[in-house]
Amino acid sequence: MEERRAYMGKHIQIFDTTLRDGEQTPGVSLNLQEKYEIAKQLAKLNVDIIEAGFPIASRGDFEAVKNIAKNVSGPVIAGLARANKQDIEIAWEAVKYAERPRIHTFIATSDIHMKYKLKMTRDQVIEAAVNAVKLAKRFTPDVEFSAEDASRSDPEFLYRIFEEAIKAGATVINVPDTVGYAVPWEFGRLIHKIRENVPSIYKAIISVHCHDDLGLAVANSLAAVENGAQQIEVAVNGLGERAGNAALEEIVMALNTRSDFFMNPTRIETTQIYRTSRLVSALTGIQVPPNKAIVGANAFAHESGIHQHGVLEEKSTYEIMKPETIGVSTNKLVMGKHSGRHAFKEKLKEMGYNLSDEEINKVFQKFKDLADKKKEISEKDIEALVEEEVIITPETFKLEYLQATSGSGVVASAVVKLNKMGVTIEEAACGDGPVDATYRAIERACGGDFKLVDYTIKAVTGGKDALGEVIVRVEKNNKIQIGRGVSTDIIEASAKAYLSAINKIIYDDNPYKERIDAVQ
Ligand SMILES: CC(=O)SCCNC(=O)CCNC(=O)[C@H](O)C(C)(C)COP(=O)(O)OP(=O)(O)OC[C@H]1O[C@@H](n2cnc3c(N)ncnc32)[C@H](O)[C@@H]1OP(=O)(O)O
Ligand SMILES: CC(C)C(=O)C(=O)O
Repeated sequence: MEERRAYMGKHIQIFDTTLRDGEQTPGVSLNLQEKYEIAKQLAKLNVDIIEAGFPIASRGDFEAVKNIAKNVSGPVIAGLARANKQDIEIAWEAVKYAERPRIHTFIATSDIHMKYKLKMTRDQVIEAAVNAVKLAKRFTPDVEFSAEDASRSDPEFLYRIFEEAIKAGATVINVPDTVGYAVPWEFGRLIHKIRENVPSIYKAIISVHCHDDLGLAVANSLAAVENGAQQIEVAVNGLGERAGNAALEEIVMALNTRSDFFMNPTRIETTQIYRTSRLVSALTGIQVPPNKAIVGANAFAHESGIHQHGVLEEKSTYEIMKPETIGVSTNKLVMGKHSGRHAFKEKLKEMGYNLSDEEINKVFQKFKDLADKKKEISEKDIEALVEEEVIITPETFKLEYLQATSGSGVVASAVVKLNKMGVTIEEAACGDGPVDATYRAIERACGGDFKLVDYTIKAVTGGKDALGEVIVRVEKNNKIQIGRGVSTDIIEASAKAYLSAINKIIYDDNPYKERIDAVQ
């Protein structure tokens, strides 16, 4: 209790690493535009820090971080760098455009990592850390130092390196549980001991970065908060290397819901949580499991009679959070074929979307098309339409026409017409089912060597007339892109998803893409 009182009133900083560690999720690769869309949404969510990427990793990552630093205001924009000159200089070149740039430099401190990976002695690691922090400090006052694999490091060595890093100018000291090995009591104690044994710790903020290998990332982060950590590194939907990072939504809602226990609030605009989760899922292609805490489809669903009875009498019997708090609206304003532009605009506003008139018009048109096919349009349908319209991928090929036929004892066939910058290309193919036939016809029309590596389909809502959402992964020359398509017709949704991935591949291969991005 004494511990907690000491930190009362200070807000917990949310450091979002969806665009860096989150992108390390196997199978995830985001392009410049997608990273920008996510960063803008993270700014609406009001995270304190966006770790926008690892600029040395690739030209694409460098450009994406630079673009976010230039165009996203509000949060601190951080770039990751190993403890060496080139990484730090390049990270600075990318983040320097931000209102408040941060360089985040790291080096491993566990004996295992130092001996086998870095092949450096303890003294050499301290020297590299100090030099890195000093160099970063020449560029920006905001420097974070991470001791990779801290939870498996010798604590005495950890105290020493943290003290040296703070003396060199680090303003944030990050304690990663890199391999998700710690358990909450142990991790909380480690944070407590760091506060006790690092004499200059009062000059820096203690941060934690927990991985979920044992399913303890959130519990460990909260144990750290209990012991004085003031910054938590998280990723939306718990994305990240291997089993992922502490999930932003779980950390924020644990601190928010149990504010009687955790006295430090966050500055997160919780009503943007659900939308952020949807956007990240749509762009990364990583679906949120239905039973996922906070943002899963079942998170606020009550299936059994006793629970339903309780909730009908008094919601708090079985609900510890209100769905509206995370931006899931329970408003029953029915939208359908006869709804007009005003009501639609109002609905979008009520759902928390802040779209331009041009975007509203585009989504309204799609809404009307859908209303012709579907009696009642739910908020989930509207979400799917907004995501499709607002997430822009430069389109080389547009679907103009599709006809697919199939049946038992019949060879499936498909005819597609694609529009390539004003020119119509028509192709037909047979296949093993209508989706396969459609994909073969599309491949012929696009003329590329594309390989479908993954295909998933789900219904956005229930019912026969539900929108189907298809997510595909398509590979060309060892590069994978994710495509997404929605339609009441699942063959059309499949075609749209395939084409969106192909368009991204073509865009990614385009030597002039930086100019295209600059114009957009
Ligand atoms: C715990 C984390 O999540 S850390 C972030 C991990 N993320 C990534 O690795 C994604 C991006 N990575 C990449 O694109 C590449 O690994 C790069 C560009 C960073 C480096 O690529 P390469 O130069 O080909 O090196 P490679 O990845 O094979 O090996 C890493 C090198 O960095 C060194 N290294 C690793 N961490 C650090 C560090 N924190 N500080 C200094 N050097 C380091 C390794 O010892 C190794 O050095 P060596 O080449 O002299 O043997
Ligand atoms: C770079 C550091 C913070 C990291 O990602 C880890 O240790 O997991």
